[in-house]
Amino acid sequence: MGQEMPTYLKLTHLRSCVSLCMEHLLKNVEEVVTKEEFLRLGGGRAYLGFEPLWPIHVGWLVWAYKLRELQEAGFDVVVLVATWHAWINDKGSLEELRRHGDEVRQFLGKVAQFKYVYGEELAKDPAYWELAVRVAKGASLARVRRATPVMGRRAEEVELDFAKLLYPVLQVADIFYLGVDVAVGGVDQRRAHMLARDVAEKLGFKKPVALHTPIITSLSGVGRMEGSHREIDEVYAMYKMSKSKPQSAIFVTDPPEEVEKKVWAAYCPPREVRFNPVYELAAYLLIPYHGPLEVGGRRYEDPQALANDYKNGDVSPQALKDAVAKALIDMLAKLK
Ligand SMILES: N[C@@H](Cc1ccc(O)cc1)C(=O)O
Repeated sequence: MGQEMPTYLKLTHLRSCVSLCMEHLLKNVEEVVTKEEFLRLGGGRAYLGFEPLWPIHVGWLVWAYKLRELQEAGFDVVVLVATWHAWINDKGSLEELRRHGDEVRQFLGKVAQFKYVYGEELAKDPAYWELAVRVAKGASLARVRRATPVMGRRAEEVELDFAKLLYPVLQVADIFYLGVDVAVGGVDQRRAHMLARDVAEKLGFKKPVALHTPIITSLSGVGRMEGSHREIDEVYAMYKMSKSKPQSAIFVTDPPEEVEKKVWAAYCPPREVRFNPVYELAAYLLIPYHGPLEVGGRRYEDPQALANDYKNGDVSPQALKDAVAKALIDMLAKLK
């Protein structure tokens, strides 16, 4: 017979290239449910939704770059500008929120060209509401309650209008409506995504893989950790950088002096990397998406090496803050 096929064309070889690439996409990911399902996918539609509020803080860049990687790997990335969800969460009028969405979208255009869909487009399609009712029928009230975030508090703990309970139902309907294969979000989206997976199974819809990016802790830290009895995703939700707590966040619009001031004032306990926002900026954002970080004369290409040196005291909080402030200012300047 003819010549042996070159190795790089062999199907098995191609398969292992694809799975290598898929493995790479799991770097800087807090969790994936499930890894096997994700590796089996090899492509498809990935989506993320956000409540539009401009300006955004740098924590959003962590998922924006992950979406860019997914897109580069061949995924069809759709970003939902969740105007209705934000409205339900009392973030402003629909018109205001749409304008915020346009601003965010314009900014994200500097990271990558994603496809966008606005909440209104979904809401005007009767098929969307049909899906929403099916989802509501497929989920127990207790489960929906548990998946309802209200400013980081449990739905059981606060007075709320009924639309707030629709929020997770609509988020799940978004996933089915958009035909999502991979639902991307911070770890704080875990409950909505797990609900989507369970409802998908029950109703026979496509079951999305959940891909969760790490969350950057508030610059003011976690205080007395009043939520230590809570589940970890709730703790993340309570102590994340957030627009509603301006002192907790560095905004992409902050001028260099402001970034510097905020980093220097930030909570950064020595030898502790857990819930340390300065370390997290280095580990989840700067090293993965800006490049190696120079700290006190050493170059870190791997967040784990930095974590080790920080934990044993070889890297001081001052050295870390200095390096993070410089790199972050540089990263933001490139996104101007
Ligand atoms: N729940 C997300 C926003 C969101 C809304 C709708 C979705 O389909 C997805 C995500 C947040 O807290 O920011």
